[in-house]
Amino acid sequence: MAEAVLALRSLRKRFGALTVTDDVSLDVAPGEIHAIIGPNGAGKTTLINEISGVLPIDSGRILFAGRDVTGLPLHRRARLGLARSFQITSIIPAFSALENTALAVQAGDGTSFRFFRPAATERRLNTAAMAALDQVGLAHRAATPAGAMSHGEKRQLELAIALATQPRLLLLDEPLAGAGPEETERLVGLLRGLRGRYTIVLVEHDMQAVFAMADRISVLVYGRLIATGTPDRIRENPEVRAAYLGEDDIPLMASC
Ligand SMILES: Nc1ncnc2c1ncn2[C@@H]1O[C@H](COP(=O)(O)OP(=O)(O)OP(=O)(O)O)[C@@H](O)[C@H]1O
Repeated sequence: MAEAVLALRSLRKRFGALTVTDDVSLDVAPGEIHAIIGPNGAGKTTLINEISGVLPIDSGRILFAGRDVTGLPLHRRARLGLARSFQITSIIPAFSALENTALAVQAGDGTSFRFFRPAATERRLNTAAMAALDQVGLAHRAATPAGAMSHGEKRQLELAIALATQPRLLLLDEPLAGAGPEETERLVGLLRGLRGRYTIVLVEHDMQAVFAMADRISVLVYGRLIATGTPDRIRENPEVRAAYLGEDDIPLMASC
């Protein structure tokens, strides 16, 4: 495997008596879509929070783009290219899709927010924002106020906002949550299209979608990583199947 973009080494975290991250080690390769799955309460969101820097770990190391970022706060990790897609709440409804995305480009630049920008800056920001919108299939909606968009389009816009910062790694927590079947299909197609160009780590409950789009899947159970591998390998792993026993997900996994 090429040098990992993200390497987790023996991460541990407890909430009181509860071990939520139990000796988790994982390498994420450049350009892969890496899904983290696991039953409810397995510690998936906690792990994403640890990677992005929202939550401190008790012990272990987090290496990102060859640097030890374990002790770095969220904004420092973000500056190194670790982007987390924020929920729709971070979208400004009165701003157009283009304006929302241009703001993210500007934030990624490290330049401070200004209402009035020089024309050349404006052009540069808008060009980069249009490119990000185009990547998520929203170029034709650039002038539409975000508040007037459908739920699925807002999800696409969120993704454009995250991509606008040119991240080295994109963390997505349940990118398909709340999306209907058609929107899900569109978003899965979109994420698949980003494969190879972006490195993505995502947590998602929709097993069918995960098995359709992930290059590799890691399975977390009670904070412990029980398996990492290609969708085919994960599907046939007895320990994984046992962990999902009694849940609706198992027939889905078998039929994928
Ligand atoms: N701040 C906290 N303090 C105490 N316990 C917490 C805290 N955050 C999460 N937990 C507990 O840690 C465990 C893991 O939670 P987490 O949300 O990471 O799981 P998850 O796999 O993302 O779950 P789900 O699939 O239901 O979203 C759960 O038992 C949860 O109740």
